[in-house]
Amino acid sequence: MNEALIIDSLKDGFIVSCQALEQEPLFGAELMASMAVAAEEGGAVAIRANTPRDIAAIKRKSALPVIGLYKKHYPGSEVYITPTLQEIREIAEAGADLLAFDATQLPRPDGRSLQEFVAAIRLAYPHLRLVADISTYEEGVAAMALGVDLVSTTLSGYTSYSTQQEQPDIDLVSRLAALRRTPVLAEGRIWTPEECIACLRLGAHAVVVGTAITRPQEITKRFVQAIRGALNHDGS
Ligand SMILES: CC(=O)N[C@H](C=O)[C@@H](O)[C@H](O)[C@H](O)COP(=O)(O)O
Repeated sequence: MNEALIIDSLKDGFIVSCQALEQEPLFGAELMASMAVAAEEGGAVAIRANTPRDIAAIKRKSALPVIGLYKKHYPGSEVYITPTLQEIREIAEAGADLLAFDATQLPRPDGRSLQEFVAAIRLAYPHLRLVADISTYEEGVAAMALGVDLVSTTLSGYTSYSTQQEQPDIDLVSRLAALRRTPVLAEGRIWTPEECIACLRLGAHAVVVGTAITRPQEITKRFVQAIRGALNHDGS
């Protein structure tokens, strides 16, 4: 797809995050590629995927644009979503169409400021779109000022200083979208079509759902807990 049109193509769309970490039952690039094909058949407009292997496998099987990221933990740093230029390079070479990275205020493992990091990515990959994963309103505003292409609420609830709640942070989506500056992706703990609709009505450009679709162990747990709770068989 023409790179300039990618952002437009996501408008009001449903994006499926197909991720399984090493310790999860569905870990494996081919499984994630099958997930992506299933999402495509269901009408998703894009896939969000972790690791160069998964991204490359998905690109082989699906025509959808891929928001790539690479989770990696460096000693002494809390930043783990595509933390350095090394991971950026690997996901770009794997075929990611959009590059997602931690855009929080947390110190980066390579000591770069967010501004320096974004500038270095732009220089190296001017044709790729940038997705800033943020955890607060202030971080969203700061990322917009740096000229990223999309801001995603991915990390709300996952930094110590952001809003902690079980529900998706729809308020954050709403406040950032109201700025009408940079398109906003609603992401994180979205489980229902109603939540998606609420986010889109509040101005989100698109919504991203992962666990509720691609982590069957978590989906099963929800059913089991709901049933046990209702029948009062939860051991309490
Ligand atoms: C916080 C973090 O590391 N989020 C990750 C970002 O890529 C993924 O583990 C999430 O599955 C993704 O954001 C979609 O969210 P949810 O699975 O809640 O629908």
